[in-house]
Amino acid sequence: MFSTEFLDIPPLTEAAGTVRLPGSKSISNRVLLLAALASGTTTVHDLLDSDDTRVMLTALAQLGCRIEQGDGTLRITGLGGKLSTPQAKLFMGNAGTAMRPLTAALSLLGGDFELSGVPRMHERPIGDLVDALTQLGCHIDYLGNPGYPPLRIHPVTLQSLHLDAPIRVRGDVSSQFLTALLMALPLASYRDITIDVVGELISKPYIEITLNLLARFGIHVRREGWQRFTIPAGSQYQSPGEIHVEADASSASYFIALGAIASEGLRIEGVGAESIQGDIRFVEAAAQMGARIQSGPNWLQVSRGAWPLKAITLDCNHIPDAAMTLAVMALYADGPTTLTNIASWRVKETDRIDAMANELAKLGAKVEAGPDFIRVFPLPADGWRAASIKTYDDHRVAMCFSLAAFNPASIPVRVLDPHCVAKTFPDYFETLFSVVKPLSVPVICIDGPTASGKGTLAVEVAHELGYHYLDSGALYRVTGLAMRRAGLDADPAHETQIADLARTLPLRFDAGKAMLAGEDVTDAIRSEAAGMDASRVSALPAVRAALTELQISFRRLPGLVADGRDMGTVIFPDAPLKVFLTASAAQRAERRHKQLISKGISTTLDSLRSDLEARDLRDSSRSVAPLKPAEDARRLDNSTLSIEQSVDQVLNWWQQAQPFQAAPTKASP
Ligand SMILES: Nc1ncnc2c1ncn2[C@@H]1O[C@H](COP(=O)(O)OP(=O)(O)O)[C@@H](O)[C@H]1O
Ligand SMILES: Nc1ccn([C@H]2C[C@H](O)[C@@H](COP(=O)(O)OP(=O)(O)O)O2)c(=O)n1
Repeated sequence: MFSTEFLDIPPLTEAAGTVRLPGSKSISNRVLLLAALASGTTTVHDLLDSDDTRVMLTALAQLGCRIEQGDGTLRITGLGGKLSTPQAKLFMGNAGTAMRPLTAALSLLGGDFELSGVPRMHERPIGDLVDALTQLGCHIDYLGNPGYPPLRIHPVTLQSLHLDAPIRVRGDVSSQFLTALLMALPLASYRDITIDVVGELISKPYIEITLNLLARFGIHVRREGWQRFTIPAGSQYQSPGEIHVEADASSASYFIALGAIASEGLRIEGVGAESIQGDIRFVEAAAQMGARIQSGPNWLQVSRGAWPLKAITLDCNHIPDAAMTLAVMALYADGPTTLTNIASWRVKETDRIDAMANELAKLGAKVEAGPDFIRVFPLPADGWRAASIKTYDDHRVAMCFSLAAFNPASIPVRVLDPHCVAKTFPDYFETLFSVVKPLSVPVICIDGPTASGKGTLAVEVAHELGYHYLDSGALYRVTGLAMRRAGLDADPAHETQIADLARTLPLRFDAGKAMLAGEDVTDAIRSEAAGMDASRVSALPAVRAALTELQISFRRLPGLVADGRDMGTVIFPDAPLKVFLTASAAQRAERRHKQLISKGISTTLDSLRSDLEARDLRDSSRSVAPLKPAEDARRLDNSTLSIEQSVDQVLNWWQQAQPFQAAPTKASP
């Protein structure tokens, strides 16, 4: 997951391959609650691991459910309708799929609870659900604004509930209110319980998911149209033992769109034609826009059909979440696309109509929006603008705007706060990057003499940008170590043998550690002797050639920061930013001295200084790829700069090279 302040997505051109999607959020959280209410133990397969499911799991554990993590499974032992902890303060984050059903279930379970969330959750209405529950005889107080969380739930007895008359609930604000009642009321079904929906029920497919899952847990609700639902007397939750969570059909929408925009064939696994999720009908909308889609029981295969995409006008009531993806696809269409009946967007993680309209406009698009619709006009190639997309703590805004990176103007897209995807799809960007082809992957090269601070700077810059990191010196150091262990010397006579060793190094970098054939050699390669050996092997042309491909393979989306001697001159000559980092020899010797002493390696300042001068001389005077600044390198002498100042300077240079207007996240020195 990217925890950076922003993520720059380079211009993308094509998509191909296979993606496996994480479990559905809606199914995951329903299954968790149903398993918690049931008696018996439920083993859940393919559960989504995300912010919203974690919120639910934490709450259920607080209520006394036993939860055990298995290998790719989770086992929950339910409460069987009885609370073991009758009092708790539960934090719901921004998870509507936890807040609403838990409010209903806890109101009937007979305990004393406080339910709160993040500030946005306290702006998301819950009054209609609370009204329905109050009508029933439940006792709930608002702790903040009436109609909104946080809430206080007081205990009531099931016998005191008024179950004789139908319970009326509004269906036109959020279908989650009805879902919440449907999942809670079986707890009180000592007689038939009828729920009447007031107003037109929105998001009906989500109710179908609820009914489908209730049936899996032994509750067979009778339905009269979409207006009346009856829970039969004597209904009792029973664990199905095992249950599999389908992949998220809403998450599939980004990849279906990706296939429609840029693929000759993209395979999506985990969800398909037999899905119980309403958002699977996004495939029909995408097909209407021109996508070619084939499907099987749990897979989809999508490729580009019509191009440009075909503009559509669509009532999106049946696919409220996935429909956001259509709004970005509309940028690539042949006319204005109008999405109607989407008033529910206004009460989601953010006001999604406003959010989409604002951010699409930043890209240059003409957008019209009203209380319950949005109309998006396509963008001509010369109309695209570089934009920093605000994501409003809304995972779907972040995910759907990644599709703007296919713009014909080849402009990168900056997504602010990309970690908001953690709500439903923590590895969304990694998954996207695994199947797309960029026009080019940005590289920042940091070259310079030993102990100038290249590694420290490069790691930090990579961290700030969410980029990969290549410590090219480590490759030479490991080669030097392998040479020693093979009893070879760094001379031309052994050049071919050492080059063979380098080409086949069983080397892996794992969480900052260098692992050679499974052995942690991180410390072994950091001694000055190892540095000297590295310098010697690196002067052998065949060794350098043997390591070239490996170094280039580090250039992966979303970008790379590479440190060494010849990153800017030889390995990545097209890098958009090259930094040649220096510091006085005295400073460098002192820094290295401190560094080695702190690692418990004893050494003297004098020997270090003479070693580093000898190494600099060898590195800069060798015939192949000598240490020298690339012609287009920016020089940075950090003798008098702190690490933070050096990092800020490089980030500042990087920002200057970007088309985005947003200021860099850190102030320049
Ligand atoms: N700008 C700086 N100011 C002070 N110390 C620094 C600076 N940059 C790096 N250092 C310190 O110098 C030491 C050597 O840095 P390192 O990144 O290992 O250098 P290199 O990769 O160039 O050999 C480290 O202990 C690091 O913390
Ligand atoms: N791109 C590179 C990186 C390192 N080398 C060689 C030359 C260096 O003296 C050794 C060790 O490099 P490393 O970057 O680990 O050394 P320092 O941390 O700067 O002391 O490897 C190289 O020739 N080309």
